[in-house]
Amino acid sequence: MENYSQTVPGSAIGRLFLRADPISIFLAVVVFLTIRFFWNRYNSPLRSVPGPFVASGTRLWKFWATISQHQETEYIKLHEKYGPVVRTSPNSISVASPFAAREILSAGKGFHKTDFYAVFPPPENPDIFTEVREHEHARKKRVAAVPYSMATMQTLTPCIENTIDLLMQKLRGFAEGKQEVALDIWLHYFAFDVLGEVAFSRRFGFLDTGKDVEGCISAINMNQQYNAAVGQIPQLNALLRHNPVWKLCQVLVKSTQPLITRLALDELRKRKTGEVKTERKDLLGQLLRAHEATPEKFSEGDVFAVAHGAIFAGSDSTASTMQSFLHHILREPRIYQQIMAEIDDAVKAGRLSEVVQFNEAIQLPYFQAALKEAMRMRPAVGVAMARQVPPAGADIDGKWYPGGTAIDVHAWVLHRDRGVFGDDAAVFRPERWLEDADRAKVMDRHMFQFGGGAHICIGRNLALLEMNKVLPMLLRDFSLELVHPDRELDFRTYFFVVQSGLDVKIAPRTVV
Ligand code: HEM
Repeated sequence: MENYSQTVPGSAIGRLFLRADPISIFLAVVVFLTIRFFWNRYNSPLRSVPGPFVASGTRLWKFWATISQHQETEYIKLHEKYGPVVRTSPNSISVASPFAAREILSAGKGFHKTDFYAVFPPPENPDIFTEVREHEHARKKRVAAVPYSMATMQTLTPCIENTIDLLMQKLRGFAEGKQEVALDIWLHYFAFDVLGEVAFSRRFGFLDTGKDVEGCISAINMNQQYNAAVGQIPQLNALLRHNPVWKLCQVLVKSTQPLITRLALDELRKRKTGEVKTERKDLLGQLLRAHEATPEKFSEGDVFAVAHGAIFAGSDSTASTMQSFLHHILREPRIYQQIMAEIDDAVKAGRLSEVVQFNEAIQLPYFQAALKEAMRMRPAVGVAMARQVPPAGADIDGKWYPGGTAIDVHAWVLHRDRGVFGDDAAVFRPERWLEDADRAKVMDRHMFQFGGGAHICIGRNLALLEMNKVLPMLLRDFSLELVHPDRELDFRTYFFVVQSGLDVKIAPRTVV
């Protein structure tokens, strides 16, 4: 945790305050902040670590990089300019080495989450992602691991398939009318509705209405941006979200709870009152059963927090990954044609069912390579994962750092490491995964799109299941062409990388 308690001797400043006129107060503040800045910069074991000047004395550089909505690009530029280890704030460094990152994220090494995560709501009832007390996190994750396992997720395929069916119907409508489609938006709606089905057996209605119902997705994005930016200076949260005036405004302005929370509470109530049977095999049902089996280990509050938190952690992330994949393959005809040839061959050989199964999709090596490459180039989490050095200190990338030093590991930086991914690491090239099996294993071990160690993404099975069903079906059943092949996707990092501009011409397609 960063140490903000360092103060400077202030008798001179005190005397200025005693004069109490506005100019003296202003001067006193300037003097205080300047001394504090240089104190932070030099009175630190990190003083010899290179980095932006502003970052050495305040957390403002990190805050600015995050509110710029392009923290990922700022971190990449930072490492290009200053090298593999960079000071990003008075008490934090960013490391570019995937080997070091693997060590830092590994379970049992004692690098715990920083107070960055404590800003993410709800503070009174943290879910698996927002829980910063490691023992509490481990308790919750142990129980939730079964409902989130691949075996359980496989039993939820009907929920995913219902939603795929609806997406396909909508797209068929556009394809028959030969319309252009903002595919980024439909994938976003799809990812949210899948989570509604998987978590609560209820769709939120994004696909049905073709709308961001109640502005729910936009509100989540704004919230995520707040969390990611204020998380860089968590003390600000007390002045902002936890400020009583802010809270009062929230109560006065918003008469209703957000759609997702409302729906989650409603489902929980129905299951408790017996209006809906808890035997339902959705995530909420599984978590409720876990609670009933061991209420002392997993409270009802945990059930709600974990099921509700899944929507926030799992929707934008999966949508972003699917958008990146499609954009990358559609803008390179060579890659698109190769994927299509692989899918068509599989269809002709009877290796792809009408509703594509996970086990079938993972037998498409080029498709798999392209999906992995999309997650390498554009990991869906666009901000650094933040951990702190254990109290005894640790050696990182050949240098010793004292306990409490905060470490940023940024997947966008790590995935561009040339030593691991090759000299063309900055290029989207699926072939890199197919050229040399040993090399591919090393690359795989150093991918961080799902984080790592004790905090590895618990929803990755669901995300992979969902993507491996819907993407091959989309490609098989529709011919897709970018409306603006030369345009980059417009992307912004709130916490997840939120993308727009995946406009496609869509037409029906049959494999003969
Ligand atoms: C392609 C889709 C996804 C990506 C790229 C992704 C990425 C990540 C990453 C990078 C982390 C670690 C964050 C950190 O340590 O700061 C994480 C954690 C987490 N993810 Fe995902 N995620 C995805 C889908 C999902 C889904 C579908 C769910 C739930 C249904 C989910 C739930 C979670 C939870 C609860 C955590 C916290 C885990 C912990 O701290 O133990 N994610 N995810």
